[in-house]
Amino acid sequence: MAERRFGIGYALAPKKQQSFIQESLVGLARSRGIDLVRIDTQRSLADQGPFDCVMHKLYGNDWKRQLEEFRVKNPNAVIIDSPEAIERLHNRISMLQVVSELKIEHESDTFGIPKQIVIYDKETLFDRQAWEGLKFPVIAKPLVADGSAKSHKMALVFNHDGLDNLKPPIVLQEFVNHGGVIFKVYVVGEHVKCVKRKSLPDVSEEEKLGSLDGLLSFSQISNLANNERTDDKYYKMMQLDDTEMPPQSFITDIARGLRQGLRLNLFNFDVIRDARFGNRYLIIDINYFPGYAKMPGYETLLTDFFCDIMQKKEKDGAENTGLDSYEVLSCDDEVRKIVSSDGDDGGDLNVEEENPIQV
Ligand SMILES: Nc1ncnc2c1ncn2[C@@H]1O[C@H](COP(=O)(O)OP(=O)(O)OP(=O)(O)O)[C@@H](O)[C@H]1O
Ligand SMILES: O=P(O)(O)O[C@H]1[C@H](OP(=O)(O)O)[C@@H](OP(=O)(O)O)[C@@H](O)[C@@H](O)[C@@H]1OP(=O)(O)O
Ligand SMILES: [Mg+2]
Ligand SMILES: [Mg+2]
Repeated sequence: MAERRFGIGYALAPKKQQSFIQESLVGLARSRGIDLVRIDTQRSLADQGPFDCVMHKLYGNDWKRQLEEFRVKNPNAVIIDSPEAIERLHNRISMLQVVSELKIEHESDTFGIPKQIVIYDKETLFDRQAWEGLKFPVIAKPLVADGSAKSHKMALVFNHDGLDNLKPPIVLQEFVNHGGVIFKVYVVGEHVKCVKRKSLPDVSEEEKLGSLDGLLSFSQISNLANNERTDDKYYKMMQLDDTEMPPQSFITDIARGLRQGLRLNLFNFDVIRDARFGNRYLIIDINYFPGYAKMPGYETLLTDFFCDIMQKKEKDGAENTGLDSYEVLSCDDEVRKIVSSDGDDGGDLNVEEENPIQV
């Protein structure tokens, strides 16, 4: 009997496709029975396939309609992930609400989000009352996080003078000193991997008192490549550090809680460790379908995940239960304990260090 193969269609923006769809990933997936097939975004999705699964990162109502049409026509296909669930990450307030709803107990460590307020107009920006409980310095972030270059434009604001340049709607988030290192936790279904990246350096008490300009603008600080370090200000902002990783089981528990709460399979979240406490972690950002190719061994992790979907679909099909079209694979399902090709148990947290910016 011919081997049962599994077709996954992917719909990605050109830049994303270029970084994510590497031959190393396509080849490994193929060797394990999975064919990755590009979806032509110029044609109707419902006319393409057949696909056992559709994986996507595209925006807009037209794309949502296409997915819905496809879902109706292919009720047994799995869509990774639901557009409504993804949209929750497009607003920096709703994005972090799920963190506050998580209930995770850990012996020595705690987690949360930084103090923040949302500002919709200039009037409120200069209204001291709105600011109650929030102290400078703050990071001003666009409220919308829709993947546009604009949505990544941030400013570190040291004092009231810095507020003049801000354009609401924005979120003002307390800047928390964290030793200049950020932890990026990549989630791929039930697989979790944490890496270290350079972040903004701590702000000293002297700087807090206003010796700097009122405001410092930056964008995608943890994403800069060496050849992008052209601005002197960025050099000053960076510092090297041998930071200890957060406890693996703690991070895995948060990742799994977020995955269930968000009903998403493909995302990463940024975590900083509050320098004032040492055992307090703050989640500051969650991104849908992040740059997985930057993660060492991404091919294995992603292929393991594809196999998880395939096995789940086969198993549920055999039991005649069907699959939800928008599937979040259950965390405790034994089927997913696949041992990856390098001998690692794909279900465990892998911790690796990574410093794309060397100063
Ligand atoms: N509350 C905070 N305290 C200290 N540093 C912060 C805080 N919020 C953000 N940062 C720093 O600013 C950077 C950018 O913030 P954030 O991750 O929210 O932006 P983003 O544009 O959504 O990033 P990404 O490229 O990960 O999507 C973080 O990686 C971190 O270095
Ligand atoms: O998906 P895009 O290509 O646009 O970019 C995403 C980028 O991945 P890339 O490495 O592929 O650029 C991610 O980087 P890491 O967190 O993994 O470092 C992160 O910056 C996301 O916020 C971006 O998504 P957006 O917020 O812009 O939708
Ligand atoms: Mg971020
Ligand atoms: Mg982000």
